[in-house]
Amino acid sequence: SHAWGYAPHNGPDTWAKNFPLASGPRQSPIDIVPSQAQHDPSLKPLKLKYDPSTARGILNNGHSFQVDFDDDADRSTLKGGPISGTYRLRQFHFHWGGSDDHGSEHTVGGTKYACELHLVHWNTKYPSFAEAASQPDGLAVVGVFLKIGAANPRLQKVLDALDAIKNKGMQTTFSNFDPSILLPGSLDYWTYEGSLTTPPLLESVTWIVLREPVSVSSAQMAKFRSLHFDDTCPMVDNFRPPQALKGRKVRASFK
Ligand SMILES: CCN[C@H]1CN(CCOCC)S(=O)(=O)c2sc(S(N)(=O)=O)cc21
Ligand SMILES: [Zn+2]
Repeated sequence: SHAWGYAPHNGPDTWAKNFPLASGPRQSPIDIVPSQAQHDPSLKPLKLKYDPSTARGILNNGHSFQVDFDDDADRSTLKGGPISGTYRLRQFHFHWGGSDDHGSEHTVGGTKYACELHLVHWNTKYPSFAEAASQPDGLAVVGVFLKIGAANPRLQKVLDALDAIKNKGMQTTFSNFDPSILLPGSLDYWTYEGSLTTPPLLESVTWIVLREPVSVSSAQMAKFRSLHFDDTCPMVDNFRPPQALKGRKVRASFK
């Protein structure tokens, strides 16, 4: 079967054909409606502890680009928040639009951001990432919105690496990077039970979406759009639109 993508012939509206989970009960992303989110005082603060020396490489996977981390030990971890136990950082990646007025996967009261960062972690109660990815509490993804404004110097090292991974399958080394520098000042978050936002759309993700966006400039967004899905097609609009809530509750860590 032809590979999935984001074009009219293989994009989000066609995914259910090969990935029936697309119509499942806990799909992501969603539109987060702040007034509908209930403050849960039992939610703990997020504890993110990242060792910059675990950064390994940066890869154009034909859908986005990702920075991969060494997850053979508990050196870059996520704890606290809505999760119990220890989750290890596996990779981070982004989703973005063809213009500055859209591109994020989650939306907030219908508001779209230009870009969204996903930091992917897996539950160490399972023997491997692949095993965790198939479990309802296997993954925890921290989502950060990027809002058009001043240039964000903390993105620069990532953006400067993109020239070396223009096309699908290209990768290069990427070392000594602490992704917590990409986070906003506040770690206030919304959380809900969802899924991967790309095939295989596994319903194994505890989503932790930060309320405060970080900035990105139009010029920096143009850098993201300089990548290619394959040898010709510009990598833009690599986002899945919001999916039905189907009765799920979104909780807020803040009042
Ligand atoms: C392009 C493929 N994207 C996938 C790849 N992985 C899943 C691989 O599962 C097979 C065992 S992943 O766990 O790294 C992951 S996280 C997200 S998202 N956008 O929901 O944060 C998508 C994906
Ligand atoms: Zn993602």
